Amino acid sequence: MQKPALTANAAGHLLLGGVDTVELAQTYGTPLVVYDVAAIRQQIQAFKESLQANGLRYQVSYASKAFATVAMYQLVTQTGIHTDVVSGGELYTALQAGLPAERISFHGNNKSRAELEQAVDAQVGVIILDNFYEIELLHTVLLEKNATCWVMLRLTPGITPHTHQYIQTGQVDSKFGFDVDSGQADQAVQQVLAIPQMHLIGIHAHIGSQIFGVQGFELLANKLVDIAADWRDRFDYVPEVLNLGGGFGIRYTDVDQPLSPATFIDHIAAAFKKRVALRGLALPEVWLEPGRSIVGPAGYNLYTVGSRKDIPELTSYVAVDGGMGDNIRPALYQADYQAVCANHLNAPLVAPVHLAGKYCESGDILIDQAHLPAVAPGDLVAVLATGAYGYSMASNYNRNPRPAVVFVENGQAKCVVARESYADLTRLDQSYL
Ligand SMILES: Cc1ncc(COP(=O)(O)O)c(C=O)c1O
Ligand SMILES: N[C@@H](CCCC[NH3+])C(=O)O
Repeated sequence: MQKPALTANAAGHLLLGGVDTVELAQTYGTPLVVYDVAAIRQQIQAFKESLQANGLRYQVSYASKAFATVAMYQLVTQTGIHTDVVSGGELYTALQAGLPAERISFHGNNKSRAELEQAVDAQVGVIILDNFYEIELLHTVLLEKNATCWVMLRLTPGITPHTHQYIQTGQVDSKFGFDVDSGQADQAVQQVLAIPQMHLIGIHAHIGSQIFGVQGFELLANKLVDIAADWRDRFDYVPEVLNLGGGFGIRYTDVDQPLSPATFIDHIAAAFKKRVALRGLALPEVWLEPGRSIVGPAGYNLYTVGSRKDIPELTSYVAVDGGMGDNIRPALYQADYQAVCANHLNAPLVAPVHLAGKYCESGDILIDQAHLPAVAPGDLVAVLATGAYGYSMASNYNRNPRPAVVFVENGQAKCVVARESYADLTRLDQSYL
């Protein structure tokens, strides 16, 4: 296992955004979620620049399910990109943060009537229609409100990327979107084109998450262009926007060799240009929806080491003060992570240990083989690349409060989500007596 390239100060403490992580732990407590804001800005910039360099008209829409808080939506607002939301709660948070509604796309395979009303009232940029029930429901809402809106159709393109089964979404057997091969997508486009209250801006597909190859995206680009050409010929309709979703893989451990946004985008752009020329179409506007690749690498979970259990000649468990409540991914997807000792960053590594959480589950193991120095109670461990689907999937299991979240940048730290208190845990409970 290689040591990741991280920076330490003279005391050997891990620095994030120029801030000493030991001081962060002292000030805000642990477990603590820390985001290096410059790293988020850099990734957003990399997506924008590569799309621009390829001469594409484009939109980058941050898939906010990866990490959705007021501060993150404010950062998105600053950078000028769009965002996706997948629930009334994410939409509410984005609007609270001041994100202009026209920069919001509303996704979801079972949006409720109330959520659709909320989206129409807020005048979100686009609602991505996922199924026939939703077409009907949105139509009813628009008629009642005497309103119109922009929509896209989410298609299931029949492309299966190499990733964990739970995070594949583009295969035919999926709960998301209108199936292309069986003709559902054709039926959907005809229905929507016949509804004057809906303006169909384009088509969308998302093949899955944590993808390392370009091939799935090239296939998808070809497929969407083919559908566009087919619909032009059969329905006299040409989508202005082709939205390829997100799914760009990141590095959790040495095993992962992610491609840069530039490499993904160069291949996607080349595929688009070749195919539109072949099918006699104008180059469409291209939208991408990266989530994990924007926030994942920028996030770090800090924990304090507590108990240790050594089983002679077998193995050792080192337990920290968080676990599956702040990072469910190892238990849910068998996801691997890498950790460092944040208060002795450069100390020599010893035999790997199981880095265990504090939750009442045998499966609450954050890292199966954690390569750390000899750690003792009170030491600080940083798990790397926790920024996507960590805090956003956090729970109060075992009635543990969710951690605080801190943004660090240019040597400054700012708490952007307060640590939950015990009082927060019982705030919604009602007495039965
Ligand atoms: C429609 C859609 N767009 C974008 C994303 C973001 O994916 P990722 O975080 O892998 O970039 C997802 C989640 O997989 C999704 O379902
Ligand atoms: N939650 C998943 C990704 C979900 C993608 C949602 N479409 C993960 O942690 O990898």
